[in-house]
Amino acid sequence: MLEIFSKWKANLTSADVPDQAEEGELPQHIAIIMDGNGRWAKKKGLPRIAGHREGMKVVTKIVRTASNIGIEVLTLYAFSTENWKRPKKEVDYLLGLPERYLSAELPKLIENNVQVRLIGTTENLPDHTLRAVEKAIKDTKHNTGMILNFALNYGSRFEMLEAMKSVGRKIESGELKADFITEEHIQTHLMTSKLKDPDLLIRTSGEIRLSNFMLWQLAYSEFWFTDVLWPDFKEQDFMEAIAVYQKRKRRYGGV
Ligand SMILES: CCc1cc(N2CCCCCC2)n2ncc(-c3ccc(F)cc3)c2n1
Repeated sequence: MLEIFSKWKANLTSADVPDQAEEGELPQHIAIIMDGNGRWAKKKGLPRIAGHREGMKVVTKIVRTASNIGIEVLTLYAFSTENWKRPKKEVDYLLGLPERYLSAELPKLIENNVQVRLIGTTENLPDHTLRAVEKAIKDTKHNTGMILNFALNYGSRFEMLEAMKSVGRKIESGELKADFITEEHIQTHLMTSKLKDPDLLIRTSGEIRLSNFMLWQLAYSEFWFTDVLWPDFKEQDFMEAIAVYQKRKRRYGGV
């Protein structure tokens, strides 16, 4: 896969990508907090939903790039449990985006052997959203390429609380003893139980916080923050984040 990355890099001028771009291992799992869509719209004097619409086009580009260079898992924070507090009109628009994205992209995802997955709670999600996502999960479940994991109606504290309740029930039933609980017991009860933890977290728009996203899973991840607003995020920005990750890994690899 690295040669794909090298070929991609070869097409750019040396000024485009730091020359350490092809050394060091690729991150296997990249998670992205796709922030700045409302601000992008406001800057252009457009309604917030115009930022979300533009942001979805960037999802298409970054998914394709990640799949092409061999990223194993790409997790995208699409809708948090906190997003329900937004105006109803905006929430309704947001919850229409999965079907809008999938109706355009699912055939290409299937063609590229991408497997669609979801983390989050299906509670309160409208049927039309659920139907679209469940179809994509079903239609791609046998694909063996990149895992495209959407965090939809997801909140990390809710996820961890549910995991702890499950472990607590096993203690109550006598299946588990509290003193023998390991990190693995918790991990296997999280929504991400079948995924490796993210190697790299990218957050756009200049915010430096996790916003209740994968708090357990990001314990040892590299973080890369950029002021670029998600709708302005380019393939180049994505590759720069990966190149910086590789440089960090190469340095730590030498320790
Ligand atoms: C449910 C809110 C939402 C918002 C959203 N935005 C708006 C906010 C962030 C920027 C990207 C565009 N996207 N983009 C793709 C999806 C999507 C989700 C699940 C799925 F299976 C397929 C696609 C999406 N979902």
